[in-house]
Amino acid sequence: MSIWSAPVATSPVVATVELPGSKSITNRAFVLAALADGPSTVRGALRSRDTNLMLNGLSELGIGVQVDPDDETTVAIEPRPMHGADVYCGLAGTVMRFLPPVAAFADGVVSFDGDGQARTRPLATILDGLRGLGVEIVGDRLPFTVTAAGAARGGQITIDASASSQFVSGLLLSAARFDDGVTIRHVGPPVPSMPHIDMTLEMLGTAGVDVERPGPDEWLVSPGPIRAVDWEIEPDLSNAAAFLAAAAVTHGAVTVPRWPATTTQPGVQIVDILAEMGCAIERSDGALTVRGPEKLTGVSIDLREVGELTPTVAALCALADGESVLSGIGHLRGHETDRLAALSTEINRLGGDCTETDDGLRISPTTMHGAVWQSYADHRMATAGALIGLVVQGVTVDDVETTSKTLPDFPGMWQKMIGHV
Ligand SMILES: O=C(O)C1=C[C@@H](OP(=O)(O)O)[C@@H](O)[C@H](O)C1
Ligand SMILES: C=C(OP(=O)(O)O)C(=O)O
Repeated sequence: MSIWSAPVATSPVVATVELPGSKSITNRAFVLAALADGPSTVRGALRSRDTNLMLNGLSELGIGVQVDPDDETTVAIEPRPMHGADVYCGLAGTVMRFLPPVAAFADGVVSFDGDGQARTRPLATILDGLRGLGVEIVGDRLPFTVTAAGAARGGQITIDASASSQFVSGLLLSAARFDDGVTIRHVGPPVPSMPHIDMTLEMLGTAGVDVERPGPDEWLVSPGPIRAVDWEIEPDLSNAAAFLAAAAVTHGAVTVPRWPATTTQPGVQIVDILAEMGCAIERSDGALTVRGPEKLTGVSIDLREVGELTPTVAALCALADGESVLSGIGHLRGHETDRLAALSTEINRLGGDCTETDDGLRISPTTMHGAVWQSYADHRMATAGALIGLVVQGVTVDDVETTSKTLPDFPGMWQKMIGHV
């Protein structure tokens, strides 16, 4: 682990930044390809820790995984009978929640484990859900085992998915393979990150799996094949957020090429948030450009649908004029780290004024100063520290390497963006 001196922008950041593929779309495509009725190719895949862990997990289970030797973002996946395996989840929510239902179709014992911090992330909801579908599971969080014999019964379950939308997405991705299909009913406080469930539904539709919605919190999948698809992955818009925010805080202009015309990625909401904070937005030739104002304004927003953006948005708010209130994000206490505690501790360490509320953060403007910004093994905490460090002298980011969870070379991309290469 190293200490990284966040580069300071000595002039407005003006740059074009190419983003690698979406983590969420890539890992869904890998899972659907592994369960499909024939071989698939995934192009433009994100190759980072979370997506490599997914490929390793599938390969350990027996799935054929072939990376194009000339282009590591092109991955061929061939479904094969699955067997017992050790699956390492790292700190990836998508791996620890999308692969246990896949393991229900292996023949043998599948053992799951992950990083120390991963052992505290919520999992019992999906493991109990799988038990209700006839799958044998020992454990309620990492480490745990799934014991299966190549097939699983399925049926109807009621779960409380208020801690993570990934419980619903994980069950839905494999649902069509269960003998009786799967019906999921959510009962409890609202499910966060609903657009991520819409992403799952859209990708299932592309793979020929229809999901009925008898009610807003109910999903019904009949048994049937998952079709092989050649997937093209969009750039990751949640990762784009930190780079676009660099324009916002430096009165600069950052362009992201290949910005999708329509998307299921909730990260797209960064565009409206930046506009509300005073940025100008332009689209041309398939690219999106954000121009920062003289001074950002504070905002009051409910981020329940797009909690992923919170670290970036909180860093923007710490640098804005006026108070900001971020709400609807109590579930971030179970993300890579307790993000509400981590953000308030680190913003305050730099002289900011951030307090935790029941379901979010309240941030008031102050003059901030340099200090060591801790990352807590959280990729988005590290990029938030870099963002503040662009305009506050003397910020160093501890463990910037943790950004490799979803970006293969964040420090290099960041330096290049501000012209320090
Ligand atoms: O399904 C997905 O790809 C994701 C869903 C969301 O999880 P939560 O619903 O747990 O917030 C999001 O925060 C995460 O980064 C990715
Ligand atoms: C919450 C996140 O990740 P995960 O997929 O590990 O839940 C995230 O990337 O912000």
